Amino acid sequence: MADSASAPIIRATGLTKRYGPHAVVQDVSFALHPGETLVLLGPSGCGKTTLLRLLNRLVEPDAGTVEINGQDVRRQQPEELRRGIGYVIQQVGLLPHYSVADNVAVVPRLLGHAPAAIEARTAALLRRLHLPPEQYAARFPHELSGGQQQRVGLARALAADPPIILLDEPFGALDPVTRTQIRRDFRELEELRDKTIVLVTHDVTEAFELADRIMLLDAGRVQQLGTPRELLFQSANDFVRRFFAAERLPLQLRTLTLADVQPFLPPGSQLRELPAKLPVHDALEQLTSGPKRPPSSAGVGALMHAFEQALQAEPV
Ligand SMILES: Nc1ncnc2c1ncn2[C@@H]1O[C@H](COP(=O)(O)OP(=O)(O)OP(=O)(O)O)[C@@H](O)[C@H]1O
Repeated sequence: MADSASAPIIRATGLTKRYGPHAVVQDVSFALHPGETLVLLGPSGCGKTTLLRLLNRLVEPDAGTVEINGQDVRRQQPEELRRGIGYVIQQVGLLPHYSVADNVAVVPRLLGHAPAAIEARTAALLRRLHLPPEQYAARFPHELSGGQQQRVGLARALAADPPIILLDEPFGALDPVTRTQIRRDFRELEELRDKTIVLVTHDVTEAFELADRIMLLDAGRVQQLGTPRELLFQSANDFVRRFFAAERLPLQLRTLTLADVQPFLPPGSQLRELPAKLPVHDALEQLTSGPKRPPSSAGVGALMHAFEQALQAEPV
């Protein structure tokens, strides 16, 4: 979670990038506080990847600045800068002739960490990512599934414990079931808890599940920057409204929580016993299939009724 009282860890000001006559990123500014997760969302070609790569100098801007911890990134050597910023891409980019353990250890070795510490950290990370090191550490990337390779990519980005992680469609190549699972693991990963994360996706559900704030882009311009709730219920313009129109109901179910619907629940409802910050979507899942399933299914009707009323109370 973000600590908004602290100084921004990343500040972008007036970032612009042109390729030929086209400005693919246009005058983008934002500030991220330590621990915040920003999701860059938008249609294909809107400039998400370019914006992400401007942050670690894989792309240089035509105008504007990026500051990390108050320091202009142009004052740092790109290689040095990148060692302090984890980077995960959809194509994973594992080194094919390195074992899983050696892939994970690349940056800590460059940084001169002690071999025993590297070994312990690698094993711990693989274990956390459901890749028991006894079984996977010595394998080569081609001996892994796509989802396993993406987990190794994530372990590699976390290995040197950088405070900032940039992720470009990290779950892009996966089937929907694996994608949902890996996303759940990702949310629960302790190693990511204090990180400042910028994640690119074109998947609206993914954005709503993972973001503290979402930046919705179109043709290189910021259409809206805000919390998932603000984008959904206080859309800045028609583009934003249209972008979420097709998935409005599932997004509302993910955005409103039991705390929002509580005033509209019947007195004594068992739903009051569930955590108040649980999204309505997750509460419904628990009512219909979860391990903590209450004895009565009448809860579904009461929950949907309360959800409907809570929606009407939201500003649109
Ligand atoms: N090196 C480059 N040279 C010329 N044009 C480029 C270059 N890199 C990106 N572009 C163009 O810039 C625009 C934005 O590309 P970018 O990859 O940032 O978009 P994106 O939102 O990440 O797209 P996607 O979701 O399809 O990956 C596109 O029109 C792309 O063709």
